[in-house]
Amino acid sequence: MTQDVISGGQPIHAPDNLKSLLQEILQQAREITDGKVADYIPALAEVSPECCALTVATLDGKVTSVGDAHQPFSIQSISKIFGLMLAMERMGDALWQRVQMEPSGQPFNSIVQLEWERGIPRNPMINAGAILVSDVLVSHYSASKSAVRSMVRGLCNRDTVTADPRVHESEKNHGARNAALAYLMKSFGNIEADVEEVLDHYFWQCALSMSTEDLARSFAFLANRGKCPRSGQQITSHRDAQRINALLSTSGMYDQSGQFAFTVGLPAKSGVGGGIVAIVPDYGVIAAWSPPLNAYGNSARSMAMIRSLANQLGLSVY
Ligand SMILES: NC(=O)CC[C@H](N)C(=O)O
Repeated sequence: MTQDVISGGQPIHAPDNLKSLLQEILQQAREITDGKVADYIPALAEVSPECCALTVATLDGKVTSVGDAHQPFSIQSISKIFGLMLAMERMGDALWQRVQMEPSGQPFNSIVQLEWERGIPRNPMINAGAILVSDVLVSHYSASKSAVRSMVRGLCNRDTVTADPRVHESEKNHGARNAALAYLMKSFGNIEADVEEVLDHYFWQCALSMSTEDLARSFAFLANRGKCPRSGQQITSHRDAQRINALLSTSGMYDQSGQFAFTVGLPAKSGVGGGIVAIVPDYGVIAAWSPPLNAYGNSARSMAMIRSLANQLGLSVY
């Protein structure tokens, strides 16, 4: 028995035995031994490479999980979506004068392109772009971290979500490259607030700790034309949800975004904590986590799990 749902006009078969399919995919992913856990800060290097989780949250409210799906982990660059949502709301179209919407084709923390392009980051999904977005938040909110925290807690319906203070501190202590990006943008006049304050916000949001279940619930609005399916609240406009999904499709997986679009075909965002969220418009969200990363900084097992599930259920948006 299968239940038909509609995505982009195409019926998708959501199997009743989703849990056993996820279990099978998780087992296969555990056999992948490629990749290396992020070790640029001790707090990330200590996470077990064995951790593995897969969650699917569908728009009818069902959440199906296997593996370590309740264990919070460092969401890192997945937080770039949260920052962007608030910056889009605050600045409207003026935001796109200060950050572009083009794929970078470069590693997430690359500096070279930023100088060529006179301090205007390629997109909000690479570090330079997210630091620019952090500047917008620090400049527009008296308490930018509280604004992000309360939005995230509301989205995932868990009021204990917080940033890990140890990760936050060590990001600051090992943040020379991100500081270089921020100061370079400041030198071009594209950062308004105090650089240290901007970096503090950026590192703090990277240190948010969430599980795959939290993430799958949080981003359901992106699959539902901007509306949270649980609360019925319009989180972003339909147009902004489409725009965020477009940015995730072209830039969410850094310089592997093309390959991800080709082999999976879903808007997605990864973080160096090993998490990946993928949006299936009009269907739901897939969230995966396993710490070992490939050379692009994307989790090898999380990519494999999402690819396998999307291929088996025919979930590509293309
Ligand atoms: N890709 C990522 O998750 C990068 C986040 C990391 N904290 C950094 O700034 O380098």
